[in-house]
Amino acid sequence: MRIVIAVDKFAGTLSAVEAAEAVAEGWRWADPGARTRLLPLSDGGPGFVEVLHTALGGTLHETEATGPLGGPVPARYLMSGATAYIESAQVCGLHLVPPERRDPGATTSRGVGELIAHAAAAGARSVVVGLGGSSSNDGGAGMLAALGAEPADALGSGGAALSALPAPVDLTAARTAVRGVSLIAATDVDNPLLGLQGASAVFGPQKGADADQVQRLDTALGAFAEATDPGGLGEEAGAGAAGGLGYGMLLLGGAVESGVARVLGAVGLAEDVASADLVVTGEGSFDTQSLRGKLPHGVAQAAADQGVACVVLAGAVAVGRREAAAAGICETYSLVEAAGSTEAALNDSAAQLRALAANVARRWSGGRARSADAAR
Ligand SMILES: Nc1ncnc2c1ncn2[C@@H]1O[C@H](COP(=O)(O)OP(=O)(O)OP(=O)(O)O)[C@@H](O)[C@H]1O
Ligand SMILES: O=C(O)[C@H](O)CO
Repeated sequence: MRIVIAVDKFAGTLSAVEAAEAVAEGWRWADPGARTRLLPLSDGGPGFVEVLHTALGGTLHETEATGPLGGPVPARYLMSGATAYIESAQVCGLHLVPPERRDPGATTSRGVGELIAHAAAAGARSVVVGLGGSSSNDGGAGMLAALGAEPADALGSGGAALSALPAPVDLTAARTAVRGVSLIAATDVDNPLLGLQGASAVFGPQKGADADQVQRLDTALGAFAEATDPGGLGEEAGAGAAGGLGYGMLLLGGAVESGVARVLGAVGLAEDVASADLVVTGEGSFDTQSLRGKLPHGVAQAAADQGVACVVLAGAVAVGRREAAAAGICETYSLVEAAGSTEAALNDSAAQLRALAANVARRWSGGRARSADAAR
């Protein structure tokens, strides 16, 4: 049996590489004859640069940029020919902010603008920015400030300040800074900037916002949108990715595309799927957000396109059978359910995932399989 294992990270517990290895080890334990192809992937969020570097080669540029809380953080972007690949989560990612300091009103996307400027100075003619896994909710204002937008201090100090900017927004210098560079936002979700499906309402809570702050942040982004664009760019799919960084890039004349499509194209997933009997995908939390363009959704679509069965192995599953089936997914398997509790699933995740994969292998590969318990 040929299995393609195309997984994202399990945020907080396993990198995509660790998750893919755990699934492969468990699978091969139960079905030693299985041929496994490991594809650790990313949807534009954390891991974007590493995955593309593995797939495309090119040169990694090491640098430093402003992090979400204002201090410096290390960052590396990829140059492949004249195209630079930047991972916004490296400089404004949620993983960079300790839980007790999470405040999406204060975190900034400034570092993303610094990396874009760095890549442009290094000769990039095209800059692809992976969007997802962010701690910020500033509509990309920090990124714009770093590229020269005014009033820089107010734009660069987080989403809350956007409700009362001290001066009109002037984007002239920021647009000049990227003139001649084609900008692409590779987004992990297709949400708009504002409203019920917008950045603040859907992703604010995971960044630390309560219901009141979600309202205030949405109002602040609304004010920012009014001050910057009368044309409705905020309604475009993906404008709400990474706390509205998608919107900021649209303001600079950038285009939005699916981060998953970009990554799957670069690794050539379709070719691997064509010769597979089964595709296994997964991530930490398989939920309704996952169906808005995240990695398992894209992988399942690629499998469905070629009539190959696809299953999801996730830390937690909050998608019903019918929704999963509509997305091309035959079965979903939850680590929490298999382990008996969230705590058990979070502790020693690799061993739990190996055991779950072994169990799934037994179901899918019939009599050739060995006992799953021994895979732990
Ligand atoms: N081993 C695990 N067992 C159970 N749940 C897990 C495990 N690892 C991660 N999770 C859950 O998954 C959540 C993270 O979800 P996921 O990995 O899908 O990333 P995400 O938060 O959606 O980020 P992104 O926007 O970058 O995709 C964690 O907060 C946790 O609740
Ligand atoms: O960063 C975020 O806000 C989410 O991953 C959606 O893009």
